[in-house]
Amino acid sequence: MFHKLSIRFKLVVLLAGSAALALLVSSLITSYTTYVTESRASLRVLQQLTSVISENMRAALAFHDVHSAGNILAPLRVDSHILLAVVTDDVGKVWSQYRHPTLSKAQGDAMLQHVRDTITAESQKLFDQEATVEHLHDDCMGVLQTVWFDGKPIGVLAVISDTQRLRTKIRDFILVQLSISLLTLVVLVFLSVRLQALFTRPILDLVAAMHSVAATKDYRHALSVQRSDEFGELYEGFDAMLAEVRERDERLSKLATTDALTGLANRRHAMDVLATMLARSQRKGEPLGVVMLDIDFFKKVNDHYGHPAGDLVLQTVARVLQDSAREYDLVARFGGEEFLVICEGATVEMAAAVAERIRSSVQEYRINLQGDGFLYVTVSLGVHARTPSADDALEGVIESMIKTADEAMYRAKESGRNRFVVG
Ligand SMILES: Nc1nc2c(ncn2[C@@H]2O[C@H](COP(=O)(O)OP(=O)(O)OP(=O)(O)O)[C@@H](O)[C@H]2O)c(=O)[nH]1
Repeated sequence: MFHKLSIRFKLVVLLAGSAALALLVSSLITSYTTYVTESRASLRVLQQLTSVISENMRAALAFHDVHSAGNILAPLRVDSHILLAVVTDDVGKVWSQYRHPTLSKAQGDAMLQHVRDTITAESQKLFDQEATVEHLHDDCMGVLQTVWFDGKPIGVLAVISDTQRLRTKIRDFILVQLSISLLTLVVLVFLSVRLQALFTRPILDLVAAMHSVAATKDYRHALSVQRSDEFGELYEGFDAMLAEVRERDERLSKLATTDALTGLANRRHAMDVLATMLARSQRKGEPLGVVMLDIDFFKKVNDHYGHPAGDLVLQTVARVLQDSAREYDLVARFGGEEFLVICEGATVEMAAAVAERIRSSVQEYRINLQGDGFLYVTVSLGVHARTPSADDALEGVIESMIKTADEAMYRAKESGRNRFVVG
């Protein structure tokens, strides 16, 4: 499933997903540390309040002045979050207390009981170590502090407050945090959609280039992109691969169309070119000439000088043919010591002129046998030209033209060689 998704989509999901995860973790950590800090701060405020009240309470408690104790606790009503403030003597008997008006009797009694239990449980801490006791629950928090007189504990003051203020603060903080995170996430998703192109564009370009090369089989279009990162290496590798395939392609096509000994077009390529040129001639209504030629007494060259010398003669004649033919004529080795020259747009006179130029050039050319002296050879040629009519079947025309030129060439042989005959 995952590998079916596009790379663009995967990258956006990866970038946005990582950002969302990072935001979530950082929000959780910040929320937790804020909760811890705010809880400590709230307890510290309650502790300071308890400390002040216990200071004021000392005389009232020392002189068992219940009325004064009540007066000291009474102002607590201005703070709507204080639920219960209670002063007990050192054995837990209640001297005076303040209860928030909204607190039910049952709730107040339960809290009072909790205070008594805490005094019993934490008596060592309260009376021996002179420490305060703090408690934090979900919906309330409390501080218990010993009241001292003359170095002796004479009672305990407990102040219990709700955690409404703390909870509101934390909730507001989380809301702000959540809004910032959401906003950041939206921005990050937007940026991811934009930034993914930095990574996906080069890959997609490569994929497009690969498809285009595969479809057109045209290996010439290198990407030629200058980059110094890994994508640059990928482009370079792709271009190098294309160049290699192109080179191999050209080598193969040359091998398929060229005669290895002479470097001329081979018979198959010559037939292909003849078909193309003939189709063009037919379309344009123009003539096409062919000259078929064969080296005279070539067997004797082989027999007398050996096969390598015969090869040299073939190569030399090929060069002379190439030089004597017109620039746009195709010269091909048709087989053995037989050659074909295709002259596009040539009338029989023009083809005959080409044949005569070839004949005299070959005749005059002194072939250096490289150590075996020098040699002159001649060629016999058959010339034929025609303008194919629109309803001619090209395959038949090709065959007939080659046959006619070939027959003319044999007539040239029969009539004494070193000449051309028009067929
Ligand atoms: N050295 C060499 N000889 C070849 C090659 N291909 C064909 N031949 C030779 O060409 C000779 C052709 O001889 P023939 O067909 O008898 O014709 P010819 O001796 O040229 O006589 P005419 O054509 O009648 O003038 C044969 O000896 C072949 O072995 C080649 O690639 N290299």
